[in-house]
Formats: sequence, C-alpha cells, structure tokens
Amino acid sequence: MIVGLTGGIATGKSTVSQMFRELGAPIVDADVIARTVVEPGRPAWRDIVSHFGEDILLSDRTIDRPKLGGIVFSNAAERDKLNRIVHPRVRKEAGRQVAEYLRKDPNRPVIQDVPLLIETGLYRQMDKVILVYVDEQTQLHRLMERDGVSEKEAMKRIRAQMPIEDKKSYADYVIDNRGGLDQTRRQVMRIWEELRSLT
Ligand SMILES: Nc1ncnc2c1ncn2[C@@H]1O[C@H](COP(=O)(O)OP(=O)(O)OP(=O)(O)O)[C@@H](O)[C@H]1O
Repeated sequence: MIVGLTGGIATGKSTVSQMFRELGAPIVDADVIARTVVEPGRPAWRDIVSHFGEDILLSDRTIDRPKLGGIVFSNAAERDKLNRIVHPRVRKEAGRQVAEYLRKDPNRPVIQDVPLLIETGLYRQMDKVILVYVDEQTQLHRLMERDGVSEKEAMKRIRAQMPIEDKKSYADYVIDNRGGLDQTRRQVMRIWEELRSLT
C-alpha cells in the first residue's frame, strides 16, 4: 500500500511525517529526493547547468537555489523547464525507494511525503491520501513564525498554492493539526493502526 501525505505550506507535514517515522513507518520524502537529484554531476544538475548556465552555480559547484528560485518564480516558461528537468527524476527515485521498501516488507504501508501531491495529480497513484490540515489563519501565523517573514510575504506564499480547504475533498484522512502535538500524535497513531490493518 502506498499512502500519499500532503498539506499546505506550514500546515505541519514534516511534523506529522516525523511522527509516522517514530511509529516505524517507511517514509519516502520528495523534498529530500529533490535535493539529492540536483547534486553536482547528477543528470538533473547537468541539464540545469546546460539550460540556465554556470551563473546559477555557487563556487562549490552546487546550485544557487535562491538565484534559480528568483529566475523561475517570475517566469512561468523557465519554471516549466526546471520542472521538466527535475520532476521525472524525483518521481523515478521516489518510485525506486517505494519499491525497495515494499520488497523488504510487502505488508507495511509506505508513506510518500509530497508537498504538491494534489496539484501534480500524483494523488491518483496513491492507495490512500492523508492531508495535514490547519485553517488559513493558523497556517499564516505558523509560517510567519517559522520563516520569520511578514504577513504579506506569508500570505503570498500561501496564495501561490491550492487553498487547503479545497484539498480536503481529495483526502481519505484529514489530520487536524490545529491543536497541540499530543492531539496530532493521537490521530497519527490511529491512522497508522488502521492503515496497517488494511494491508
Ligand atoms: N500542532 C502544532 N502546534 C504548534 N506548532 C506546530 C504544530 N505542528 C507544527 N507546528 C509548527 O508549525 C511550523 C510548520 O510545521 P512544519 O514545518 O511541520 O510544516 P510543513 O507542512 O512541513 O511545512 P512546509 O510544507 O512549508 O515544509 C513549524 O514551525 C512547526 O514547529
């Protein structure tokens, strides 16, 4: 069983994913994979350098992420180009990790943590979808606090994504992360038990 875990920016996806990990769940993390596929010398890194030029490299040959981010944030065609380079490699590596976990233990559900699970349509390939939910006000405050950004900047980042309320209809399980961590942990434990009973 493959379970997609998603949320909105700063709704608590990393927090919840860590709780699943502590219960022994195998986690495949799209953010971690996205960083490893662009390490110097890897095919995605080579494609990025040949398209965007050596100017986007730091002195240690790693990609200057803020600089590349600045280019693609304001240019949809360049953003598409970058996505077309990175996404297939992330998908392939994520698939490889999922298959490896399932080979080792076919009866243990694998949790795939994907920030844009719904936006990218990847949710269709999941057996179950878990959404980590907080209301927009809580999301705003936690984002401002975590990243030390203004209300305006935080709102801009939230508004760049699909509204969290709209994501609810795609989810088999909604984890309400508005309360304390203990309340969230109890929901995680309940869902993990249920997922395990389904395999
Ligand atoms: N139940 C909670 N109560 C209070 N603070 C929380 C709770 N859950 C998460 N937080 C805090 O909210 C912030 C956002 O959480 P987290 O980083 O887990 O979100 P995320 O969804 O992974 O974010 P992103 O998608 O931006 O990476 C963090 O500072 C975290 O410590």
